[in-house]
Amino acid sequence: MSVPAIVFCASAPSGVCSSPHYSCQIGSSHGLPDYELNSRLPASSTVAAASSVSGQKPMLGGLSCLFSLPSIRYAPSAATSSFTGGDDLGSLWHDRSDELGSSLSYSPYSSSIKGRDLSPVSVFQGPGSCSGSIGMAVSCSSRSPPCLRSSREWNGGDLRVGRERLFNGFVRNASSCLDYDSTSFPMAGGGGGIDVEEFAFSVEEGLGELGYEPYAREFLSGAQSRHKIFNEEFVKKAFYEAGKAHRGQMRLSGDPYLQHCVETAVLLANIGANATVVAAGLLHDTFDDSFVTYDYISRGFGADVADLVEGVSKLSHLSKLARENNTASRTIEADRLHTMFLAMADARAVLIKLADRLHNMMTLEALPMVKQQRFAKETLEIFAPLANRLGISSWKEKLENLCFKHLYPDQYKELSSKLLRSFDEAMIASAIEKLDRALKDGGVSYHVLSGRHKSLYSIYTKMLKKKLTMDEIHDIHGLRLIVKNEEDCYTALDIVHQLWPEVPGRFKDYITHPKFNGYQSLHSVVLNEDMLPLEVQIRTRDMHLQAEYGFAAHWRYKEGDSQHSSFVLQMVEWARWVVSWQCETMNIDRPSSFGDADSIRPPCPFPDHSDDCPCSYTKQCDHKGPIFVIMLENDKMSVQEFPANSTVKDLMVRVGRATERWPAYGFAVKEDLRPRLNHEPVSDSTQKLRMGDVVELSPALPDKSLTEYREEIQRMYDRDFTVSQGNWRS
Ligand SMILES: Nc1nc2c(ncn2[C@@H]2O[C@H](COP(=O)(O)OP(=O)(O)OP(=O)(O)O)[C@@H](O)[C@H]2O)c(=O)[nH]1
Ligand SMILES: Nc1ncnc2c1ncn2[C@@H]1O[C@H](COP(=O)(O)OP(=O)(O)OP(=O)(O)O)[C@@H](O)[C@H]1O
Repeated sequence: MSVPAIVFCASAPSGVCSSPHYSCQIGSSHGLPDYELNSRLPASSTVAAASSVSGQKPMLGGLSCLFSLPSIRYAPSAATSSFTGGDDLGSLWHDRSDELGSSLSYSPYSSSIKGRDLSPVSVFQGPGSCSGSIGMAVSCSSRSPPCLRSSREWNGGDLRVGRERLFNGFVRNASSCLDYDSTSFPMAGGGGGIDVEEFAFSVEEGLGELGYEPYAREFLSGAQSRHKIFNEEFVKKAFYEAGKAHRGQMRLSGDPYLQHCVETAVLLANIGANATVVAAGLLHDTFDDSFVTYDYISRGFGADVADLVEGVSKLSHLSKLARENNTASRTIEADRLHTMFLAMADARAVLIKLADRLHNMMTLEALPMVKQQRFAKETLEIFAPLANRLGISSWKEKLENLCFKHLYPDQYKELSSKLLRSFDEAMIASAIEKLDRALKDGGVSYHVLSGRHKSLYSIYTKMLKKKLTMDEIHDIHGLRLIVKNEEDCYTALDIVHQLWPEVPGRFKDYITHPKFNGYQSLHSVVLNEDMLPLEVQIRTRDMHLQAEYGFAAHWRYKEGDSQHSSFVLQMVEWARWVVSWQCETMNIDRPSSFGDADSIRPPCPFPDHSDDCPCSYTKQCDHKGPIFVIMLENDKMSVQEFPANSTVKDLMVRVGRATERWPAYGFAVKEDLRPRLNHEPVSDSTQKLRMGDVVELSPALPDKSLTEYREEIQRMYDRDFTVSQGNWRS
């Protein structure tokens, strides 16, 4: 059966999400979520160690069978039975992800999955040059982010061919009637655009194909009731494709896998992501968990969606590597990983990965305790900081609170029971209303008046850091007012102090005396009617932009002492800018806010950053480094930093492998003996390294063993020589 044609709404607005969405409700902000429990396990693939070691040139044949060096191999095929097990069963190379459930268990009707390509996916395919792939309108221009690349430039051809081959071998003729022949989608017209005329997709028909999956219709209508974007044809089509790709796959909890895809997409929709991102969210696991190919998605949904799905896949693989190696527990490497994740993928792919992780964290309970902890640790070290860097504070808080719950359950329980009594959402709402009225009466107009209560984890870390009790934290409830000019800041402050009494000693005038990083704002702590402290921050729009996107950006303030290179700053600011323009409601996910949130966005509308924009950090595409590279040596992973334009040889020199043996055999030796770059044996030592590359090294032999091996080989050689001489003589 071929895939039905699709109609894409010509007018389907990208990124439409009209109603402001206050998604950060009591449960999430409190850190007292009421989450459903489920989980999944990802596919497995195997890592086989192959071995050999180099010695003297003539001996290589003998050596390769004597010693063993790790070199990753892929199981040529994997039947359904190999999909069971924990995430650790997933191959080091393949477990895409979040993998909260590394076992995809298949229901009896999962006839569609007969086998599976266990090839490494895109993260191991070498990147190409910097060519922006953010959004449709952005290419490698002066406005492009420092290190974005089109995934089409990654030499991923082999993988795709491999997948297609496998697919052809198994699925096309399989009884499931699934057909992922890429020709069954009409080619997207005009260089990746979509030829609207050619597609005619009926969701009824699509659901008909999923008909025997009774939950599909329910999931779709559930998503539609939560966000209108799920009524768009493009998104419905993605839903249908995701359903088809994951047909029969279940999570550990027993829930259909499709549910995870839908929940991931709903999270994205709720922060105002557009149809492209939501569709990619629905499809985010299809490359890794089914026979769906890049080309297939590209033809059906455009290269933009396919690139995003591929980007998520890359991030998943790196995350898996980092998790297994506990890499991010080392501060420097964690910092490099944050930078690398943002630099190697479109910021929207990071967004999807974050949504994927957030839903997996919400459903962590189905995993064994030890895995819960491992995921929570990695999430706290990598993903929450990424959400922070991207400025998605509601996700950051949810992720942190969930990690807190799993990593420090006792402290979590204690603090959350105390906070249950003190969190007061209604108090914030009524304070906002009261101040709004008073400002109007006082003739002060403003851009935005918002409120938040501090998250559980943020309170916990502040107590630890500043050695305070909970009662000594004064900003558990806070208001922020953004006014038109500096004078209004002081007028508004007077109004605040007329409404509520000041807590002595808590007023700070960072306008007259800015912080060393340029941060400006007025801060005051007041006591409300119930004598609860309320922190009020008052600033102008420019001060706010500086505090969100500029040198004094909140993410930097939160990261504390980290010294960021200008490259990191540029990259993060670019990513935040992309996300803030792509996600319409992201900045409105406060329990309550008044005013016009659009007015406090970065001033230039995406993607046209003006050169003189004070928030523009990204001026050029071909940044001068640094580059972060994953190095795998003796099964250990590290994240190495190199200057721009470094080569494989530079890496070998750094790790002490560029001995005289190296130039001797160059790279003309057996493939198994060469270092591998993105899984391919390196044949040219001057090959440039790029952000996110993965370099595998065969282990160096300890000197002593090397001497022994050489002696052994020499003996073998002498013996052979004697025998052959003898034979010859005889
Ligand atoms: N974006 C940004 N926000 C800041 C910065 N410094 C302070 N803030 C905000 O201002 C709040 C209070 O900062 P301060 O008044 O300096 O307070 P403090 O001395 O750190 O101690 P507390 O009042 O106990 O929080 C913080 O919780 C932040 O929300 C900064 O450099 N950048
Ligand atoms: N008084 C406030 N009113 C509104 N939003 C605030 C207020 N204070 C902080 N925020 C925002 O709330 C979010 C969460 O901040 P969080 O409470 O974790 O840290 P913080 O209060 O800014 O810093 P710290 O914990 O060091 O005091 C951030 O986006 C921050 O900008």
